[in-house]
Amino acid sequence: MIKMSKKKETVKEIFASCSFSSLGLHSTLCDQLRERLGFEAPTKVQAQAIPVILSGRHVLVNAATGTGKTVAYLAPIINHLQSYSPRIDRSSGTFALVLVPTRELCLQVYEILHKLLHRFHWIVPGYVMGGENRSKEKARLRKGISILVATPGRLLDHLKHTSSFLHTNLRWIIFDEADRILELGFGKEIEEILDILGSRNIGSIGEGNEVSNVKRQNLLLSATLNEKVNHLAKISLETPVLIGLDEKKLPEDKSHVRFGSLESDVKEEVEHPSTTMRSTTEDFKLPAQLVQRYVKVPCGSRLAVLLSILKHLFDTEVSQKLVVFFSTCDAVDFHYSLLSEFQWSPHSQPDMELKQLFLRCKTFRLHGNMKQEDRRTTFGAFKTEKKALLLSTDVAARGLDFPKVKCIIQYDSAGEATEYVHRVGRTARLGERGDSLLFLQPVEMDYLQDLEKHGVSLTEYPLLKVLDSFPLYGQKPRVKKFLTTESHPWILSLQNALESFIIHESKMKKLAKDAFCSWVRAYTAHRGELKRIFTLKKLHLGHVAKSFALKEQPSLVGKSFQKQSKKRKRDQRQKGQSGKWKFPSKTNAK
Ligand SMILES: Nc1ncnc2c1ncn2[C@@H]1O[C@H](COP(=O)(O)OP(=O)(O)OP(=O)(O)O)[C@@H](O)[C@H]1O
Repeated sequence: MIKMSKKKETVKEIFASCSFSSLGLHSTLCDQLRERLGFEAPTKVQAQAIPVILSGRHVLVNAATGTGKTVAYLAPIINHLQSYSPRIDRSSGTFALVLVPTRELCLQVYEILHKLLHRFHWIVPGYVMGGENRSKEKARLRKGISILVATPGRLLDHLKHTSSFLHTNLRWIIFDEADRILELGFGKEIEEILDILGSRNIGSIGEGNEVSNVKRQNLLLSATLNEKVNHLAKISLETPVLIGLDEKKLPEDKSHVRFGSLESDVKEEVEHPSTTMRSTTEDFKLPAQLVQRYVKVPCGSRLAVLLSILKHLFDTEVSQKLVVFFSTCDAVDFHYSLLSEFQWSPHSQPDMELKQLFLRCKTFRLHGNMKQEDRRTTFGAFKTEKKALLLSTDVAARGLDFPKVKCIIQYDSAGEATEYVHRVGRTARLGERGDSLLFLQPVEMDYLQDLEKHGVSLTEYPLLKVLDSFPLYGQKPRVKKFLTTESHPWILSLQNALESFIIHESKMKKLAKDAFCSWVRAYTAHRGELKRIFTLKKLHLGHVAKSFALKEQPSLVGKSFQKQSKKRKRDQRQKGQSGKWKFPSKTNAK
Protein backbone atom coordinates (compact mmCIF):
# COMPACT_ATOMS: atom_id res chain seq x y z
CA MET A 1 0.00 0.00 0.00
CA ILE A 2 2.74 2.41 1.06
CA LYS A 3 4.80 1.26 -1.91
CA MET A 4 1.92 1.99 -4.28
CA SER A 5 1.39 5.53 -3.04
CA LYS A 6 5.14 6.19 -3.15
CA LYS A 7 5.19 5.03 -6.75
CA LYS A 8 2.26 7.31 -7.53
CA GLU A 9 4.08 10.20 -5.89
CA THR A 10 7.20 9.57 -7.98
CA VAL A 11 5.11 9.36 -11.13
CA LYS A 12 3.63 12.72 -10.20
CA GLU A 13 7.09 14.17 -9.70
CA ILE A 14 8.39 12.92 -13.04
CA PHE A 15 5.44 13.24 -15.41
CA ALA A 16 3.50 16.33 -16.34
CA SER A 17 -0.26 16.32 -16.21
CA CYS A 18 -0.70 17.22 -19.87
CA SER A 19 -0.52 15.39 -23.17
CA PHE A 20 2.09 15.56 -25.92
CA SER A 21 -0.45 17.03 -28.30
CA SER A 22 -1.29 19.84 -25.89
CA LEU A 23 2.37 20.89 -26.15
CA GLY A 24 1.89 21.62 -29.82
CA LEU A 25 3.21 18.41 -31.36
CA HIS A 26 1.64 17.01 -34.52
CA SER A 27 -0.76 14.10 -33.99
CA THR A 28 1.33 11.69 -36.11
CA LEU A 29 4.36 12.44 -33.96
CA CYS A 30 2.30 11.90 -30.80
CA ASP A 31 1.22 8.54 -32.25
CA GLN A 32 4.85 7.64 -32.87
CA LEU A 33 5.76 8.54 -29.31
CA ARG A 34 2.99 6.28 -28.04
CA GLU A 35 3.27 3.39 -30.50
CA ARG A 36 7.01 3.21 -31.10
CA LEU A 37 8.36 4.33 -27.74
CA GLY A 38 5.42 3.64 -25.43
CA PHE A 39 5.33 7.22 -24.15
CA GLU A 40 1.79 8.16 -23.11
CA ALA A 41 2.47 11.49 -21.42
CA PRO A 42 5.42 13.86 -21.37
CA THR A 43 7.85 14.07 -18.47
CA LYS A 44 8.06 17.42 -16.71
CA VAL A 45 11.28 18.31 -18.52
CA GLN A 46 9.66 17.48 -21.85
CA ALA A 47 6.56 19.52 -20.98
CA GLN A 48 8.75 22.51 -20.19
CA ALA A 49 11.22 22.19 -23.03
CA ILE A 50 9.07 21.19 -26.02
CA PRO A 51 6.95 24.38 -26.32
CA VAL A 52 10.00 26.59 -25.81
CA ILE A 53 12.01 24.74 -28.44
CA LEU A 54 9.02 24.85 -30.78
CA SER A 55 8.98 28.63 -30.33
CA GLY A 56 12.49 28.87 -31.78
CA ARG A 57 14.33 30.08 -28.67
CA HIS A 58 17.79 28.87 -27.68
CA VAL A 59 17.57 26.65 -24.62
CA LEU A 60 19.78 25.44 -21.79
CA VAL A 61 18.35 22.38 -20.03
CA ASN A 62 19.78 21.30 -16.70
CA ALA A 63 17.76 18.36 -15.45
CA ALA A 64 18.41 15.19 -13.45
CA THR A 65 19.65 12.07 -15.17
CA GLY A 66 16.96 9.87 -16.68
CA THR A 67 14.25 12.52 -16.96
CA GLY A 68 13.71 12.24 -20.70
CA LYS A 69 15.95 14.94 -22.14
CA THR A 70 16.49 13.13 -25.46
CA VAL A 71 12.87 13.30 -26.62
CA ALA A 72 12.62 16.81 -25.16
CA TYR A 73 14.83 18.04 -28.01
CA LEU A 74 14.17 15.45 -30.74
CA ALA A 75 10.38 15.81 -30.76
CA PRO A 76 10.19 19.57 -31.47
CA ILE A 77 12.87 19.34 -34.17
CA ILE A 78 11.02 16.53 -35.93
CA ASN A 79 7.81 18.49 -35.50
CA HIS A 80 9.30 21.47 -37.35
CA LEU A 81 10.89 19.39 -40.10
CA GLN A 82 7.75 17.40 -40.85
CA SER A 83 5.80 20.62 -41.30
CA TYR A 84 8.12 22.13 -43.93
CA SER A 85 6.40 22.75 -47.20
CA PRO A 86 7.53 21.71 -49.72
CA ARG A 87 8.73 18.58 -47.96
CA ILE A 88 12.43 18.38 -47.29
CA ASP A 89 14.37 15.59 -48.93
CA ARG A 90 17.84 14.09 -48.74
CA SER A 91 19.26 16.52 -51.24
CA SER A 92 18.60 19.42 -48.84
CA GLY A 93 21.39 18.11 -46.61
CA THR A 94 21.56 18.40 -42.84
CA PHE A 95 19.08 20.46 -40.85
CA ALA A 96 19.89 19.35 -37.32
CA LEU A 97 23.09 18.26 -35.72
CA VAL A 98 23.12 16.41 -32.40
CA LEU A 99 26.54 16.33 -30.76
CA VAL A 100 27.15 13.61 -28.19
CA PRO A 101 30.23 12.63 -26.21
CA THR A 102 30.43 8.87 -26.81
CA ARG A 103 29.83 6.33 -29.54
CA GLU A 104 27.32 4.42 -27.44
CA LEU A 105 25.28 7.53 -26.82
CA CYS A 106 25.47 8.30 -30.52
CA LEU A 107 23.87 4.95 -31.33
CA GLN A 108 21.31 5.32 -28.57
CA VAL A 109 20.11 8.72 -29.80
CA TYR A 110 20.11 7.46 -33.38
CA GLU A 111 17.92 4.50 -32.39
CA ILE A 112 15.31 6.74 -30.78
CA LEU A 113 15.43 9.08 -33.73
CA HIS A 114 14.96 6.19 -36.10
CA LYS A 115 11.85 5.07 -34.24
CA LEU A 116 10.36 8.54 -34.11
CA LEU A 117 10.87 9.06 -37.83
CA HIS A 118 9.12 5.86 -38.81
CA ARG A 119 6.18 7.65 -40.36
CA PHE A 120 8.23 10.58 -41.63
CA HIS A 121 10.27 8.71 -44.21
CA TRP A 122 11.37 11.89 -45.98
CA ILE A 123 13.33 13.00 -42.90
CA VAL A 124 16.52 10.92 -42.91
CA PRO A 125 18.35 10.10 -39.66
CA GLY A 126 22.04 9.24 -39.60
CA TYR A 127 25.17 9.20 -37.49
CA VAL A 128 28.91 9.63 -37.81
CA MET A 129 31.29 8.67 -35.03
CA GLY A 130 34.82 7.63 -34.22
CA GLY A 131 35.65 4.00 -34.94
CA GLU A 132 33.35 3.76 -37.96
CA ASN A 133 34.36 3.45 -41.60
CA ARG A 134 35.01 6.96 -42.93
CA SER A 135 34.31 6.23 -46.58
CA LYS A 136 30.96 4.65 -45.80
CA GLU A 137 30.11 7.69 -43.72
CA LYS A 138 31.17 9.97 -46.57
CA ALA A 139 28.85 8.09 -48.90
CA ARG A 140 25.95 8.46 -46.48
CA LEU A 141 26.66 12.17 -46.04
CA ARG A 142 26.80 12.59 -49.82
CA LYS A 143 23.34 11.07 -50.13
CA GLY A 144 22.12 13.44 -47.42
CA ILE A 145 21.20 13.11 -43.75
CA SER A 146 18.51 15.40 -42.36
CA ILE A 147 19.19 14.85 -38.66
CA LEU A 148 22.76 13.88 -37.95
CA VAL A 149 23.98 12.50 -34.61
CA ALA A 150 27.74 12.78 -34.20
CA THR A 151 30.72 12.62 -31.91
CA PRO A 152 32.75 15.85 -32.17
CA GLY A 153 36.08 14.52 -33.49
CA ARG A 154 34.56 12.65 -36.41
CA LEU A 155 32.14 15.44 -37.22
CA LEU A 156 34.99 17.93 -37.46
CA ASP A 157 36.85 15.52 -39.69
CA HIS A 158 33.90 15.41 -42.11
CA LEU A 159 33.35 19.15 -41.94
CA LYS A 160 36.93 19.61 -43.09
CA HIS A 161 37.34 16.75 -45.51
CA THR A 162 33.96 15.72 -46.88
CA SER A 163 33.14 18.32 -49.46
CA SER A 164 29.79 16.71 -50.33
CA PHE A 165 28.55 17.18 -46.75
CA LEU A 166 25.85 19.79 -47.24
CA HIS A 167 25.01 21.87 -44.19
CA THR A 168 23.93 25.22 -45.57
CA ASN A 169 20.39 24.54 -44.35
CA LEU A 170 21.54 23.77 -40.82
CA ARG A 171 19.11 25.19 -38.30
CA TRP A 172 19.75 23.32 -35.05
CA ILE A 173 22.86 22.37 -33.12
CA ILE A 174 22.21 20.33 -30.01
CA PHE A 175 24.83 19.59 -27.39
CA ASP A 176 23.64 16.51 -25.54
CA GLU A 177 25.61 15.71 -22.35
CA ALA A 178 27.50 18.93 -22.91
CA ASP A 179 29.47 18.58 -19.69
CA ARG A 180 30.83 15.22 -20.76
CA ILE A 181 31.73 16.43 -24.26
CA LEU A 182 33.83 19.14 -22.67
CA GLU A 183 35.35 16.94 -19.99
CA LEU A 184 36.55 14.55 -22.64
CA GLY A 185 38.63 17.39 -23.98
CA PHE A 186 36.52 18.23 -27.03
CA GLY A 187 36.32 21.94 -26.20
CA LYS A 188 38.62 22.97 -29.05
CA GLU A 189 36.81 20.77 -31.58
CA ILE A 190 33.48 22.24 -30.49
CA GLU A 191 34.74 25.80 -30.97
CA GLU A 192 36.08 24.88 -34.39
CA ILE A 193 32.78 23.24 -35.31
CA LEU A 194 30.87 26.35 -34.22
CA ASP A 195 33.20 28.51 -36.32
CA ILE A 196 32.93 26.37 -39.43
CA LEU A 197 29.16 26.27 -39.11
CA GLY A 198 28.97 29.99 -38.38
CA SER A 199 27.20 29.30 -35.16
CA ARG A 200 29.43 31.05 -32.65
CA ASN A 201 27.60 33.65 -30.65
CA ILE A 202 28.66 37.00 -32.04
CA GLY A 203 25.48 38.89 -31.35
CA SER A 204 23.00 37.07 -33.50
CA ILE A 205 23.77 33.52 -34.42
CA GLY A 206 23.13 32.45 -37.94
CA GLU A 207 21.62 35.72 -39.10
CA GLY A 208 23.40 37.29 -41.97
CA ASN A 209 26.56 35.27 -41.51
CA GLU A 210 28.48 34.07 -44.50
CA VAL A 211 27.80 30.43 -43.89
CA SER A 212 24.06 30.34 -43.68
CA ASN A 213 20.92 32.38 -44.09
CA VAL A 214 18.89 30.12 -41.87
CA LYS A 215 17.95 31.37 -38.40
CA ARG A 216 19.81 29.16 -35.98
CA GLN A 217 18.57 27.60 -32.78
CA ASN A 218 21.03 25.95 -30.45
CA LEU A 219 20.16 23.70 -27.54
CA LEU A 220 22.44 22.68 -24.71
CA LEU A 221 21.59 19.84 -22.32
CA SER A 222 23.53 18.89 -19.27
CA ALA A 223 22.78 17.10 -16.02
CA THR A 224 25.56 19.03 -14.32
CA LEU A 225 26.75 22.58 -14.74
CA ASN A 226 30.29 23.81 -14.46
CA GLU A 227 32.49 26.56 -15.78
CA LYS A 228 33.18 24.83 -19.07
CA VAL A 229 29.49 24.27 -19.79
CA ASN A 230 28.94 27.85 -18.85
CA HIS A 231 31.53 28.94 -21.40
CA LEU A 232 29.98 26.78 -24.12
CA ALA A 233 26.56 28.24 -23.29
CA LYS A 234 28.05 31.67 -23.61
CA ILE A 235 29.56 31.11 -27.02
CA SER A 236 26.74 29.09 -28.53
CA LEU A 237 23.43 30.28 -27.07
CA GLU A 238 21.70 33.55 -27.67
CA THR A 239 19.49 34.84 -24.82
CA PRO A 240 18.52 31.28 -23.97
CA VAL A 241 15.60 30.09 -21.93
CA LEU A 242 16.86 28.18 -18.90
CA ILE A 243 14.99 25.01 -18.07
CA GLY A 244 15.39 23.10 -14.86
CA LEU A 245 17.53 25.74 -13.21
CA ASP A 246 16.60 26.90 -9.75
CA GLU A 247 16.10 30.59 -9.18
CA LYS A 248 19.08 30.67 -6.85
CA LYS A 249 21.36 29.52 -9.61
CA LEU A 250 20.48 32.30 -11.96
CA PRO A 251 22.63 35.36 -12.31
CA GLU A 252 21.51 38.43 -10.36
CA ASP A 253 19.98 40.14 -13.37
CA LYS A 254 17.42 37.58 -14.44
CA SER A 255 15.76 39.73 -17.02
CA HIS A 256 18.83 39.51 -19.23
CA VAL A 257 20.30 36.12 -18.88
CA ARG A 258 23.91 36.48 -19.87
CA PHE A 259 26.87 34.24 -19.58
CA GLY A 260 29.75 36.60 -18.92
CA SER A 261 31.46 38.91 -21.28
CA LEU A 262 32.12 37.66 -24.77
CA GLU A 263 35.73 38.74 -24.55
CA SER A 264 36.47 36.56 -21.59
CA ASP A 265 37.96 33.17 -22.18
CA VAL A 266 37.62 30.02 -20.14
CA LYS A 267 40.49 30.93 -17.89
CA GLU A 268 38.97 34.24 -16.98
CA GLU A 269 35.74 32.56 -16.13
CA VAL A 270 37.42 30.17 -13.77
CA GLU A 271 39.05 33.08 -12.04
CA HIS A 272 35.94 35.23 -11.98
CA PRO A 273 33.05 32.84 -11.73
CA SER A 274 30.75 35.51 -10.36
CA THR A 275 30.49 37.12 -13.78
CA THR A 276 28.88 33.98 -15.09
CA MET A 277 26.17 31.61 -14.09
CA ARG A 278 27.04 30.22 -10.73
CA SER A 279 28.49 26.77 -10.77
CA THR A 280 27.91 25.68 -7.22
CA THR A 281 27.14 22.62 -5.25
CA GLU A 282 23.43 22.85 -6.00
CA ASP A 283 24.16 22.18 -9.64
CA PHE A 284 23.87 18.44 -9.07
CA LYS A 285 20.52 16.96 -9.84
CA LEU A 286 19.87 13.50 -8.50
CA PRO A 287 16.68 11.48 -8.76
CA ALA A 288 14.82 11.79 -5.43
CA GLN A 289 14.03 8.06 -5.25
CA LEU A 290 17.68 6.98 -5.51
CA VAL A 291 19.01 5.27 -2.37
CA GLN A 292 22.70 6.08 -2.04
CA ARG A 293 24.98 4.12 0.24
CA TYR A 294 28.66 3.63 0.87
CA VAL A 295 30.58 0.64 2.14
CA LYS A 296 33.80 1.02 4.09
CA VAL A 297 36.20 -1.74 3.09
CA PRO A 298 39.84 -2.27 4.05
CA CYS A 299 41.99 -2.35 0.94
CA GLY A 300 43.03 -6.01 1.10
CA SER A 301 39.42 -7.24 1.36
CA ARG A 302 38.00 -5.15 -1.47
CA LEU A 303 37.81 -7.89 -4.05
CA ALA A 304 36.31 -10.48 -1.70
CA VAL A 305 33.75 -7.91 -0.52
CA LEU A 306 32.83 -6.92 -4.07
CA LEU A 307 32.23 -10.53 -5.04
CA SER A 308 30.26 -11.16 -1.86
CA ILE A 309 27.99 -8.19 -2.40
CA LEU A 310 27.41 -9.18 -6.03
CA LYS A 311 26.58 -12.70 -4.96
CA HIS A 312 24.22 -11.42 -2.30
CA LEU A 313 22.43 -9.16 -4.77
CA PHE A 314 22.08 -11.79 -7.47
CA ASP A 315 21.02 -14.48 -4.99
CA THR A 316 18.36 -12.36 -3.32
CA GLU A 317 16.77 -10.78 -6.39
CA VAL A 318 15.62 -12.78 -9.35
CA SER A 319 15.75 -10.00 -11.88
CA GLN A 320 18.81 -8.07 -10.93
CA LYS A 321 20.61 -5.79 -13.36
CA LEU A 322 23.73 -4.17 -12.12
CA VAL A 323 26.60 -1.97 -13.30
CA VAL A 324 30.00 -1.87 -11.58
CA PHE A 325 32.33 1.01 -12.40
CA PHE A 326 36.11 0.63 -12.42
CA SER A 327 38.83 3.22 -12.95
CA THR A 328 40.69 1.49 -15.80
CA CYS A 329 40.18 -0.77 -18.82
CA ASP A 330 42.65 -3.28 -17.38
CA ALA A 331 40.65 -3.50 -14.16
CA VAL A 332 37.49 -4.20 -16.16
CA ASP A 333 39.27 -6.93 -18.14
CA PHE A 334 40.67 -8.56 -15.01
CA HIS A 335 37.38 -8.62 -13.11
CA TYR A 336 35.51 -9.74 -16.19
CA SER A 337 37.78 -12.75 -16.70
CA LEU A 338 37.76 -13.52 -13.01
CA LEU A 339 33.98 -13.53 -12.79
CA SER A 340 33.69 -15.57 -15.96
CA GLU A 341 36.03 -18.28 -14.69
CA PHE A 342 36.26 -18.29 -10.92
CA GLN A 343 34.60 -21.34 -9.43
CA TRP A 344 34.05 -21.80 -5.76
CA SER A 345 31.40 -23.36 -3.68
CA PRO A 346 31.28 -22.14 -0.10
CA HIS A 347 29.38 -25.27 0.83
CA SER A 348 32.24 -27.63 0.20
CA GLN A 349 35.27 -28.13 2.45
CA PRO A 350 38.38 -26.38 1.06
CA ASP A 351 40.02 -29.61 -0.08
CA MET A 352 36.93 -31.05 -1.75
CA GLU A 353 36.34 -30.79 -5.46
CA LEU A 354 32.71 -29.69 -5.72
CA LYS A 355 32.87 -26.37 -7.53
CA GLN A 356 30.58 -24.09 -9.44
CA LEU A 357 30.84 -20.65 -10.98
CA PHE A 358 30.88 -18.20 -8.06
CA LEU A 359 28.51 -15.76 -9.66
CA ARG A 360 25.80 -17.20 -11.80
CA CYS A 361 24.67 -14.40 -14.04
CA LYS A 362 25.50 -13.11 -17.48
CA THR A 363 28.48 -10.79 -17.27
CA PHE A 364 29.40 -8.11 -19.80
CA ARG A 365 32.25 -5.64 -20.06
CA LEU A 366 32.50 -2.24 -21.69
CA HIS A 367 35.50 0.04 -22.08
CA GLY A 368 37.22 2.27 -24.60
CA ASN A 369 39.98 -0.19 -25.55
CA MET A 370 37.46 -2.69 -26.89
CA LYS A 371 36.81 -2.98 -30.60
CA GLN A 372 33.95 -0.83 -31.78
CA GLU A 373 32.00 -3.89 -32.87
CA ASP A 374 32.34 -5.52 -29.42
CA ARG A 375 31.30 -2.31 -27.70
CA ARG A 376 28.23 -2.19 -29.86
CA THR A 377 27.31 -5.82 -29.19
CA THR A 378 27.75 -5.43 -25.42
CA PHE A 379 25.71 -2.28 -25.39
CA GLY A 380 22.85 -3.93 -27.26
CA ALA A 381 22.96 -7.18 -25.31
CA PHE A 382 23.08 -5.67 -21.83
CA LYS A 383 20.14 -3.46 -22.73
CA THR A 384 17.86 -6.40 -23.41
CA GLU A 385 18.94 -8.68 -20.54
CA LYS A 386 16.76 -9.00 -17.45
CA LYS A 387 19.42 -10.40 -15.13
CA ALA A 388 22.96 -9.33 -15.89
CA LEU A 389 26.09 -7.63 -14.69
CA LEU A 390 28.01 -4.96 -16.61
CA LEU A 391 31.58 -4.14 -15.68
CA SER A 392 32.55 -0.80 -17.13
CA THR A 393 34.80 2.21 -17.11
CA ASP A 394 33.29 5.69 -17.27
CA VAL A 395 32.57 5.12 -20.94
CA ALA A 396 29.13 4.01 -19.71
CA ALA A 397 28.73 6.72 -17.10
CA ARG A 398 27.01 9.35 -19.20
CA GLY A 399 23.73 9.41 -20.94
CA LEU A 400 23.46 5.70 -21.63
CA ASP A 401 20.01 4.39 -21.00
CA PHE A 402 20.07 0.76 -19.92
CA PRO A 403 16.53 -0.11 -18.92
CA LYS A 404 15.85 -1.55 -15.46
CA VAL A 405 19.30 -1.22 -13.94
CA LYS A 406 18.60 -1.63 -10.22
CA CYS A 407 21.97 -0.93 -8.73
CA ILE A 408 25.18 0.94 -9.49
CA ILE A 409 28.35 -0.02 -7.70
CA GLN A 410 31.28 2.37 -7.80
CA TYR A 411 34.07 -0.02 -6.92
CA ASP A 412 36.70 2.57 -7.81
CA SER A 413 35.73 6.04 -6.81
CA ALA A 414 34.62 8.38 -9.57
CA GLY A 415 36.78 11.17 -8.20
CA GLU A 416 35.00 14.27 -9.40
CA ALA A 417 31.56 14.63 -7.85
CA THR A 418 30.04 15.27 -11.29
CA GLU A 419 31.21 11.87 -12.41
CA TYR A 420 29.72 10.33 -9.27
CA VAL A 421 26.37 11.89 -10.19
CA HIS A 422 26.47 10.61 -13.76
CA ARG A 423 27.43 7.10 -12.75
CA VAL A 424 24.57 6.79 -10.25
CA GLY A 425 22.31 8.33 -12.88
CA ARG A 426 22.36 5.01 -14.76
CA THR A 427 19.79 3.77 -12.24
CA ALA A 428 16.61 5.24 -10.75
CA ARG A 429 15.65 6.48 -14.17
CA LEU A 430 12.30 8.03 -14.85
CA GLY A 431 10.92 7.52 -11.36
CA GLU A 432 12.04 3.88 -11.00
CA ARG A 433 13.61 2.77 -7.74
CA GLY A 434 17.37 2.46 -7.73
CA ASP A 435 20.31 1.87 -5.40
CA SER A 436 23.88 2.96 -5.53
CA LEU A 437 26.84 1.75 -3.55
CA LEU A 438 30.19 3.47 -3.27
CA PHE A 439 33.25 1.53 -2.15
CA LEU A 440 35.57 3.51 0.10
CA GLN A 441 38.68 2.48 1.95
CA PRO A 442 39.02 3.70 5.57
CA VAL A 443 41.63 6.28 4.44
CA GLU A 444 39.27 7.65 1.80
CA MET A 445 36.34 8.45 4.06
CA ASP A 446 36.80 12.22 3.65
CA TYR A 447 35.38 11.77 0.16
CA LEU A 448 31.95 11.61 1.81
CA GLN A 449 32.42 15.19 3.00
CA ASP A 450 33.42 16.20 -0.49
CA LEU A 451 30.18 14.74 -1.83
CA GLU A 452 28.26 16.32 1.03
CA LYS A 453 29.50 19.73 -0.11
CA HIS A 454 27.63 19.04 -3.34
CA GLY A 455 24.49 18.12 -1.46
CA VAL A 456 25.02 14.38 -1.95
CA SER A 457 24.72 12.37 1.25
CA LEU A 458 25.11 8.64 1.67
CA THR A 459 24.25 6.17 4.42
CA GLU A 460 26.30 3.13 5.41
CA TYR A 461 25.72 -0.29 3.85
CA PRO A 462 25.28 -3.08 6.43
CA LEU A 463 28.25 -5.11 5.22
CA LEU A 464 28.79 -7.37 8.24
CA LYS A 465 25.12 -8.31 8.25
CA VAL A 466 25.39 -9.33 4.61
CA LEU A 467 28.59 -11.31 5.21
CA ASP A 468 26.99 -13.07 8.16
CA SER A 469 24.18 -14.22 5.94
CA PHE A 470 26.52 -16.47 3.90
CA PRO A 471 26.69 -20.07 5.02
CA LEU A 472 30.27 -21.31 5.12
CA TYR A 473 30.72 -25.06 4.70
CA GLY A 474 27.00 -25.33 5.22
CA GLN A 475 27.08 -23.36 8.48
CA LYS A 476 26.41 -19.74 9.25
CA PRO A 477 29.30 -17.97 10.96
CA ARG A 478 28.80 -17.24 14.63
CA VAL A 479 27.97 -13.62 14.28
CA LYS A 480 29.23 -12.00 17.43
CA LYS A 481 32.79 -13.21 17.19
CA PHE A 482 33.59 -11.48 13.94
CA LEU A 483 33.48 -7.77 14.21
CA THR A 484 35.71 -6.77 11.34
CA THR A 485 35.45 -7.37 7.65
CA GLU A 486 38.98 -8.66 7.19
CA SER A 487 38.68 -11.25 9.95
CA HIS A 488 35.30 -12.54 8.83
CA PRO A 489 35.60 -16.26 8.04
CA TRP A 490 33.64 -15.89 4.83
CA ILE A 491 36.00 -13.17 3.57
CA LEU A 492 39.09 -15.11 4.69
CA SER A 493 38.00 -18.27 2.86
CA LEU A 494 36.95 -16.42 -0.25
CA GLN A 495 40.20 -14.44 -0.35
CA ASN A 496 42.17 -17.68 -0.02
CA ALA A 497 40.22 -19.29 -2.81
CA LEU A 498 40.73 -16.23 -5.05
CA GLU A 499 44.46 -16.12 -4.43
CA SER A 500 44.96 -19.79 -5.14
CA PHE A 501 42.86 -19.49 -8.30
CA ILE A 502 45.02 -16.63 -9.58
CA ILE A 503 48.30 -18.27 -8.72
CA HIS A 504 47.43 -21.35 -10.75
CA GLU A 505 46.20 -19.52 -13.84
CA SER A 506 49.02 -17.73 -15.63
CA LYS A 507 46.62 -15.79 -17.87
CA MET A 508 44.75 -14.51 -14.84
CA LYS A 509 47.95 -13.65 -13.04
CA LYS A 510 49.05 -11.50 -15.95
CA LEU A 511 45.67 -9.75 -16.08
CA ALA A 512 45.83 -9.17 -12.32
CA LYS A 513 49.31 -7.66 -12.53
CA ASP A 514 48.38 -5.37 -15.41
CA ALA A 515 45.22 -4.30 -13.59
CA PHE A 516 47.22 -3.64 -10.43
CA CYS A 517 49.68 -1.40 -12.29
CA SER A 518 47.02 0.64 -14.08
CA TRP A 519 44.99 0.92 -10.90
CA VAL A 520 47.97 2.43 -9.09
CA ARG A 521 48.54 4.84 -11.96
CA ALA A 522 44.90 5.88 -12.08
CA TYR A 523 44.93 6.36 -8.33
CA THR A 524 47.78 8.82 -8.59
CA ALA A 525 45.97 10.75 -11.33
CA HIS A 526 43.35 12.28 -9.02
CA ARG A 527 43.45 16.01 -9.29
CA GLY A 528 43.05 19.10 -7.09
CA GLU A 529 41.44 18.68 -3.72
CA LEU A 530 40.88 14.96 -4.38
CA LYS A 531 44.61 14.35 -4.34
CA ARG A 532 44.47 14.91 -0.59
CA ILE A 533 41.88 12.15 -0.17
CA PHE A 534 43.12 9.62 -2.69
CA THR A 535 46.82 9.55 -1.86
CA LEU A 536 48.87 6.54 -2.79
CA LYS A 537 51.18 7.23 0.13
CA LYS A 538 48.36 6.35 2.51
CA LEU A 539 47.96 2.92 0.93
CA HIS A 540 49.83 -0.29 1.56
CA LEU A 541 50.65 -1.60 -1.92
CA GLY A 542 50.73 -5.15 -0.63
CA HIS A 543 47.09 -4.70 0.34
CA VAL A 544 46.32 -3.20 -3.05
CA ALA A 545 47.85 -6.33 -4.60
CA LYS A 546 45.57 -8.46 -2.43
CA SER A 547 42.63 -6.62 -3.91
CA PHE A 548 43.68 -8.16 -7.23
CA ALA A 549 44.03 -11.56 -5.51
CA LEU A 550 47.81 -11.34 -5.78
CA LYS A 551 49.74 -12.77 -2.89
CA GLU A 552 52.66 -10.47 -3.61
CA GLN A 553 52.92 -6.93 -4.82
CA PRO A 554 54.02 -6.80 -8.47
CA SER A 555 56.93 -4.53 -9.23
CA LEU A 556 55.95 -1.11 -10.46
CA VAL A 557 59.28 -0.64 -12.15
CA GLY A 558 59.14 -3.99 -13.86
CA LYS A 559 58.69 -4.70 -17.52
CA SER A 560 54.94 -4.86 -17.48
CA PHE A 561 54.63 -1.41 -15.91
CA GLN A 562 57.11 0.12 -18.33
CA LYS A 563 55.48 -1.58 -21.28
CA GLN A 564 52.13 -0.17 -20.24
CA SER A 565 53.56 3.31 -19.78
CA LYS A 566 55.09 3.18 -23.25
CA LYS A 567 51.86 1.87 -24.75
CA ARG A 568 49.97 4.63 -23.01
CA LYS A 569 52.27 7.33 -24.32
CA ARG A 570 52.06 5.86 -27.82
CA ASP A 571 48.26 5.73 -27.63
CA GLN A 572 48.12 9.29 -26.39
CA ARG A 573 50.37 10.49 -29.19
CA GLN A 574 48.22 8.71 -31.77
CA LYS A 575 45.01 10.02 -30.28
CA GLY A 576 46.47 13.53 -30.14
CA GLN A 577 47.54 13.44 -33.76
CA SER A 578 44.32 12.11 -35.16
CA GLY A 579 42.30 14.43 -32.93
CA LYS A 580 39.93 11.58 -32.26
CA TRP A 581 39.68 10.48 -28.69
CA LYS A 582 41.25 12.52 -25.98
CA PHE A 583 40.72 11.61 -22.41
CA PRO A 584 41.55 13.33 -19.20
CA SER A 585 44.82 12.42 -17.58
CA LYS A 586 43.48 9.21 -16.02
CA THR A 587 45.44 6.59 -17.87
CA ASN A 588 43.83 3.49 -19.30
CA ALA A 589 40.74 5.07 -17.87
CA LYS A 590 37.99 4.64 -20.40
N1 LIG B 1 7.48 10.63 -21.77
C1 LIG B 1 8.04 9.48 -21.44
N2 LIG B 1 7.29 8.43 -21.05
C2 LIG B 1 7.85 7.25 -20.71
N3 LIG B 1 9.18 7.00 -20.76
C3 LIG B 1 9.98 8.02 -21.13
C4 LIG B 1 9.47 9.30 -21.50
N4 LIG B 1 10.51 10.08 -21.85
C5 LIG B 1 11.63 9.35 -21.69
N5 LIG B 1 11.32 8.11 -21.27
C6 LIG B 1 12.27 7.02 -20.95
O1 LIG B 1 13.03 7.47 -19.83
C7 LIG B 1 14.37 7.02 -19.91
C8 LIG B 1 15.32 8.20 -19.75
O2 LIG B 1 15.23 9.04 -20.88
P1 LIG B 1 16.53 9.79 -21.44
O3 LIG B 1 17.62 8.82 -21.68
O4 LIG B 1 16.10 10.66 -22.54
O5 LIG B 1 16.91 10.65 -20.16
P2 LIG B 1 18.04 11.74 -19.96
O6 LIG B 1 17.42 12.82 -19.14
O7 LIG B 1 18.64 12.11 -21.27
O8 LIG B 1 19.10 10.95 -19.09
P3 LIG B 1 20.69 11.20 -18.95
O9 LIG B 1 20.87 12.54 -18.30
O10 LIG B 1 21.17 10.11 -18.10
O11 LIG B 1 21.22 11.17 -20.33
C9 LIG B 1 14.49 6.28 -21.23
O12 LIG B 1 14.36 4.90 -21.00
C10 LIG B 1 13.30 6.77 -22.03
O13 LIG B 1 12.86 5.80 -22.95
